[in-house]
Amino acid sequence: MKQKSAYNASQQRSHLIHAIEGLDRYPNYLSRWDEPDIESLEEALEERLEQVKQQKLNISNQRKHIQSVLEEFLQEYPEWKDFVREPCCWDDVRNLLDPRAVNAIFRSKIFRKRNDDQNLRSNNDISVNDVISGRIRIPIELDTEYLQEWIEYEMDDVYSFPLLSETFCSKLHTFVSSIMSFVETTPRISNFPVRIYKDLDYLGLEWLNDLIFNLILRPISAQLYKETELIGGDLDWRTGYIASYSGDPTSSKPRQRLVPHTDDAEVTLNICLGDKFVGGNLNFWGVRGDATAGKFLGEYQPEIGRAVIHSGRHLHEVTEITAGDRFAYIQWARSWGASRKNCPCCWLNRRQYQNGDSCVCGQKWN
Ligand SMILES: O=C(O)CCC(=O)C(=O)O
Ligand SMILES: [Fe+2]
Repeated sequence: MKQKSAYNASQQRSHLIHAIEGLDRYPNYLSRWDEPDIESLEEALEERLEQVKQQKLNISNQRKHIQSVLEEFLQEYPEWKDFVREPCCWDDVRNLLDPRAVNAIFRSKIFRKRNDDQNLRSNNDISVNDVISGRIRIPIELDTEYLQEWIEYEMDDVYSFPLLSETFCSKLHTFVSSIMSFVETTPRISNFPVRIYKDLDYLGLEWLNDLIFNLILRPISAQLYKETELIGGDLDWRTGYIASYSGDPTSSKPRQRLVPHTDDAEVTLNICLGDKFVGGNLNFWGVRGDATAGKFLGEYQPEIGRAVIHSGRHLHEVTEITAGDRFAYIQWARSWGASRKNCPCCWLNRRQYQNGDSCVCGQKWN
């Protein structure tokens, strides 16, 4: 009798990925499989599907809840209504930026026509909403010479630049903290943990995520990370949230430090929003898959309003906050269009350049 194989798609992730790749490569792939192995695959896929459905449902409930809390919050504190309103003109955008950012962005060719002739709107003019909505399909291009004046090299693939005004930073973290306090002091609505109130898309600030993504992160990444992270492509997905820490952690500021990790992103933007804190520096430990991996490269001390940008593969940590509260605006961005030719593991670890044969999708397996 044929010996039973050790195939176990539920327990071994590599077995599951192996089969998914096989189904894509061969017609009638399962024709040579034994029935128990097919069943193991079927079960593992069903488990995964159940996981997706559960998370989809939970997330949708959470998002609806946050939306209704936000509405209540704005009713109770109408003074925040203006803050969450999408800016309708470039002057509103200038007001939330650091003047050095204004200088680099609005002197760039793409905006110059309007700057030169403030009173004349031509078809070439780009509105704030064009940028926020991503209607301008071609990415905004910022002139290299101005970016060079604006952006400072920190280490390896890490750069920093002044981006948001101090006033705006302070308003942003106060806004998010106020919603969290509102939830904490209103037992009727506090049926989800307060830490879920951090994704700006659901706190009325989707426009801010989009503005920063389309106006800042995409154009800058196109220059800094085109070959290394984007493989010649463009960023096409982002998430933006507030990370909050405290020397004296609470449920709304639960962390005192953040252990070394890489991000689920090709490129990460991190803007320090304050408040006053001691410690909380960013340490960088090299880029996974590159020669620098695991090496301590340096420490970066956050400054209010200043953005730091790095590849998601760059191992980083937030050192212990010993006093005060620390808030950061984080945006993770991906380039699904460009990076997905290889399996995620090869892509992340660059194995295709060194040892392509060892991959389940590689030549040896074929
Ligand atoms: O708070 C920070 O400065 C970094 C946060 C971070 O690395 C993350 O959320 O992935
Ligand atoms: Fe991170």
